[in-house]
Amino acid sequence: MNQPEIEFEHVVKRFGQTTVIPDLSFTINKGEFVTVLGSSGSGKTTTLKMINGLWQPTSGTVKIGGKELTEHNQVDLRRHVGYVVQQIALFPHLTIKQNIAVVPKLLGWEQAKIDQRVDELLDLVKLPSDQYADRYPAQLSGGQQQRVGLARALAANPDFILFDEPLGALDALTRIDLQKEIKNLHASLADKTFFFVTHDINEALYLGQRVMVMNRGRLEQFASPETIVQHPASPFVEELLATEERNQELWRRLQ
Ligand SMILES: Nc1ncnc2c1ncn2[C@@H]1O[C@H](COP(=O)(O)OP(=O)(O)OP(=O)(O)O)[C@@H](O)[C@H]1O
Repeated sequence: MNQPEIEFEHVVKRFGQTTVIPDLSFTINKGEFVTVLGSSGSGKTTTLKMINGLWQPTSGTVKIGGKELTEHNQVDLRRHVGYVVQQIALFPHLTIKQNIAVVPKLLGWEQAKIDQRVDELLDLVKLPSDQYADRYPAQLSGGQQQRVGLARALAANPDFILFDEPLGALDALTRIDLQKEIKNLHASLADKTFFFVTHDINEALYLGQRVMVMNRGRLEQFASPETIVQHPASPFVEELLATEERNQELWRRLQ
């Protein structure tokens, strides 16, 4: 049965005189993998930051797990939400193991439980503990640092994970590699909700069980990748898909 995990009800967000989100409503169910696609400035990051309480809506309601965001303890909520961003800010003076252990430590876990969890997570993101646990972030490649970021986001076993362009700075091959792993990870972690913001149309269509297309703070379409490709709901979505068709045309011409 569908169980709502993240709900927006007529959410409006203004910065000063500028309305960034005019009226946004949607529901994401527990365990869903939702990708968010849209042009620059369309309000993707603003939406994401209202989910973890970094920003409050100007009006309207955000509910997490059926409870209004304002009723949650904000510090507690943030510790129970995983957050993976493009410029992953690992603590440079802490080892990989210590970086992953930050939130469990804040939550007061016993050391033995933390050690076990770190090993398990390094295994999950394919960075063998014996080789990587005691290194410092500067001794890792960008792709490896993103893997650590992913492990850190999963550390305290959060109900949902927010991704803000996590693969944007990586080369194409590393990016495809990590896309596959994130998809597998979601499939293997029962009931974890992923909310993944990206500029990349292929990434959005490959990863998302449903894709949210945003334009100027509005939802143009929120549907499965198949529906979006077969039945684009607006000229904006058509135009977005056409950019990809132009790429394919270029390839055909070059072959
Ligand atoms: N703190 C702020 N104060 C004023 N305006 C802001 C603030 N944060 C974001 N905005 C504006 O809100 C709009 C939406 O920004 P947002 O970062 O959500 O877009 P985005 O879709 O994530 O864009 P991008 O893909 O480029 O990251 C932009 O026009 C931006 O300039």
